[in-house]
Amino acid sequence: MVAQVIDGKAFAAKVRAQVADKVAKLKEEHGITPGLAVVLVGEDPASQVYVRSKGKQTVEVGMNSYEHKLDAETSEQDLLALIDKLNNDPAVHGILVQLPLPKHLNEDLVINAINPAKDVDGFHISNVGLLATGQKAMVPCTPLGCLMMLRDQHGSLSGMDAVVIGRSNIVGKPMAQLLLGDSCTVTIAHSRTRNLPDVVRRADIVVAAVGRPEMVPGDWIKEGATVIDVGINRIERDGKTRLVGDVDYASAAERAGAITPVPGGVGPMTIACLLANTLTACCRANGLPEPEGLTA
Ligand SMILES: Nc1nc2c(c(=O)[nH]1)N[C@@H](CN(C=O)c1ccc(C(=O)N[C@@H](CCC(=O)O)C(=O)O)cc1)CN2
Repeated sequence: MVAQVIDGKAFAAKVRAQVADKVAKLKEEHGITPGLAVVLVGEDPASQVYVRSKGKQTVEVGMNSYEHKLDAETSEQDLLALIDKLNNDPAVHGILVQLPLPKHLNEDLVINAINPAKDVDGFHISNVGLLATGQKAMVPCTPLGCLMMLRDQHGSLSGMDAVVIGRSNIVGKPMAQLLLGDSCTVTIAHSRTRNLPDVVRRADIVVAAVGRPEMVPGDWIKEGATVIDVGINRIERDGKTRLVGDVDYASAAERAGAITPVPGGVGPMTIACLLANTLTACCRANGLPEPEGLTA
């Protein structure tokens, strides 16, 4: 079997077009423009690129973008003061603090200072709890993007066997909650999982989110399974820097029914879902119906 390639770039463009359409209606019918504030602390080169893309795409869908770039030495107190200001700014519907933060800042403390209703990353402990208990939450962008692609591929996911490899708070755990919410039978696998190849071979859906280049070989993949590769790993090969996922794409594509590439798979969906979450937060803040098809 040769796998269908799930084009995340094209999918993300469709999501952004849907968001732009709904933002235009919000402005026209209610005079409201959603606003997203992104906070970057320090000069991490990858983070700078992601924050720039977020600002550009926010403006492209018709939303207001507020960028706050702070020194690497910014104190926790100053960062918390900025978050407090954004929490109380009615023009700001979504707040995102780009991760990772410099080592001297306590990530949990900072994230939990964001008003949960504006926490468009879905990382605040209240949103984590709401998602885990099946209540209306802000849902982390990368897992939301994966869920959208899986629903598009299969329609209903009910009863499917899903394995999530990786147990991070940002991807693995929320991904498992979302799949459970769609009535999958879910296994969370990790570095201590026994017989990992056999666990993965049982799965109709494999989500790989471990951050280890090409760790999942094709012979772990059940014939016809859908493979979602969340990994973005920079490696040196043949004297060149290349981006690879957590799945060995070439061998997995020979067995999978469908697979996301790296780059151009899950990655672009992360920012598209951030825009979708900002729109959702804005609708909720104004007591308006949530945008259909853009939430979990
Ligand atoms: N506060 C947050 N911080 C971070 C998040 C997040 O969701 N919230 N996720 C990542 C970084 N990230 C967005 O912030 C992100 C990562 C990757 C991509 C993407 O489109 N990747 C491309 C490849 C890009 C490249 O060449 O490097 C792809 O996969 O095709 C978008 C956003 C950590 N921090």
